Amino acid sequence: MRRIEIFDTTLRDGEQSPGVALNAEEKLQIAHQLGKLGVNVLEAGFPIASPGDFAGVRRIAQEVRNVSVAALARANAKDIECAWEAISEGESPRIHTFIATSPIHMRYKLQKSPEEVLEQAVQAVRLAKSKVSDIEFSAEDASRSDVDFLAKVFSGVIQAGATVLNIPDTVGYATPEEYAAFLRAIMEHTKGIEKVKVSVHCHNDLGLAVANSLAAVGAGVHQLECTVNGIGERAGNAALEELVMALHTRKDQFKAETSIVTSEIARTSQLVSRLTGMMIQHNKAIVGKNAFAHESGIHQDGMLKDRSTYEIMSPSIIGVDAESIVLGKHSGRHAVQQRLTDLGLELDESRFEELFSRFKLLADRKREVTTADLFSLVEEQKEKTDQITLDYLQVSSGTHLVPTATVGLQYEGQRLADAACGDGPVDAAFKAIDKVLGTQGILSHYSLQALDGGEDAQGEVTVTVRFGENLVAGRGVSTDIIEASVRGYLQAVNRAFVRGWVKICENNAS
Ligand SMILES: CC(=O)SCCNC(=O)CCNC(=O)[C@H](O)C(C)(C)COP(=O)(O)OP(=O)(O)OC[C@H]1O[C@@H](n2cnc3c(N)ncnc32)[C@H](O)[C@@H]1OP(=O)(O)O
Ligand SMILES: CC(C)C(=O)C(=O)O
Repeated sequence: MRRIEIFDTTLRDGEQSPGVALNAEEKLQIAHQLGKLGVNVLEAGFPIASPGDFAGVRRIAQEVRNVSVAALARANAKDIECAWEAISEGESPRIHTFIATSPIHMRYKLQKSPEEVLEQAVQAVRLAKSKVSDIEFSAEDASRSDVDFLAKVFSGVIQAGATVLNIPDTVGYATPEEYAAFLRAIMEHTKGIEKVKVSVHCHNDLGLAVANSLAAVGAGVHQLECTVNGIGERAGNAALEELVMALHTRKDQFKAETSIVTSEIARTSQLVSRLTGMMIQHNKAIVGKNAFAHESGIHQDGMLKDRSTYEIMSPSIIGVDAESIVLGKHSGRHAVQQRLTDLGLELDESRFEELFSRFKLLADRKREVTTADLFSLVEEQKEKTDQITLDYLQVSSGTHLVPTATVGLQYEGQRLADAACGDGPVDAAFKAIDKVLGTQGILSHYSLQALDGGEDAQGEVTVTVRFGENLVAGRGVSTDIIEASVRGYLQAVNRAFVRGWVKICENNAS
């Protein structure tokens, strides 16, 4: 069996998903979970992009051990110095520098000749090598590049000290056989290729990211770049869970394995979905809600006779187990504590007591408190640092009423309130919040889903709100969907406030 390394870029390319902006704390939380998942390399961010990203990458490098932490840098001195400053305290740091090599990108975007690009790539790797030994070089838009030119660039950067060569399908244009043949040609023509690891990074514009990455395994690459839930720029990246489970389930075909702890997959997927606000489609392979659900009679009959009839992998392998203890209003501390421990959610005594009292309040409102509800209770606790909180909410709406909402908020010990009308009760409530705070949010995305099945399920609302030039996401959960919407909107306002994207005018203090 060959060992394939998993390079996770959820915190860099994944964060490039429109509407996603993780703060340093959230990045760190995901990074710790990626460590538990067993990824080999964790690309923590693009430090030059913003002070927040720099801070997030730095904290990850300082705190997350047993995994190589990479930072992205364009092929210039400023980016490379900045990336190095962010990761220098890491246990096993990697500078990842890149430049585009396709005729389209060189001509229109970089406005440089191939010779200039070659020179810039070599200089960048040389500078990075003067800082640290592990250097990854990526040829952006490699799959639309000329083979001979690309091999020349790769030969040059190997000589300059690159240890990993990445051959991305940046725009998701390749098809599996064509990509495998392209990779073989590059490997054949690159001098010194035997000294380095070869990597691929596939985008999903044609829905082929995973197929192309697996074709690359067949062509002999050593590293796969991917993101949890396949999030990322445009249609996203190759999904980590799909790659890992394809290699695992079809060892007979690929003759390759990874170091991923598969039982951490479901938990990681849930965490990334929650913190990014990017929901997982129900029929998503491996981690979708329906991935192990059997609906039709003939399938159920087959499953009852022998699970192998319709199940190619057991849900337990990705960490999804049937719950034998149902948590509800009659549950005590032991049962709740045990479930939290099973879920890897360790809380100290005071945080547990606070969570337990909110658990009881929720259990009064719904029959069963599910795993998703527990994750949500823990998340709410983290958001307790919010500076603007909901005090109360009143809405009136109906077939012959103008929807009206009154919202009371707390900010710096003051109680603020105002009322507004809107197209519907949610719109009215958002307008009331803006009126109270003097903000002007424009809702660019709103989605509502039940946290779990059942008529008493909590509603989970995810919003993306534009404040001026900036997009920010928020998420709220409640048994009342208007309250969930308001909590989601307020989370977005709080995040925008912390980043200095909105200012609060306290006109309505009481
Ligand atoms: C395929 C990928 O996913 S690559 C990663 C993409 N991710 C991101 O872009 C997210 C973070 N990006 C950012 O925050 C900003 O774009 C920054 C901070 C990196 C740069 O911001 P700005 O300096 O304002 O430049 P802007 O983004 O407008 O333009 C990019 C510039 O970088 C140049 N550039 C692009 N790629 C590279 C590269 N690999 N190496 C060197 N220069 C590059 C472009 O030619 C352009 O240069 P120009 O200003 O001389 O025309
Ligand atoms: C920076 C590189 C690896 C990239 O993200 C891409 O080519 O898609």
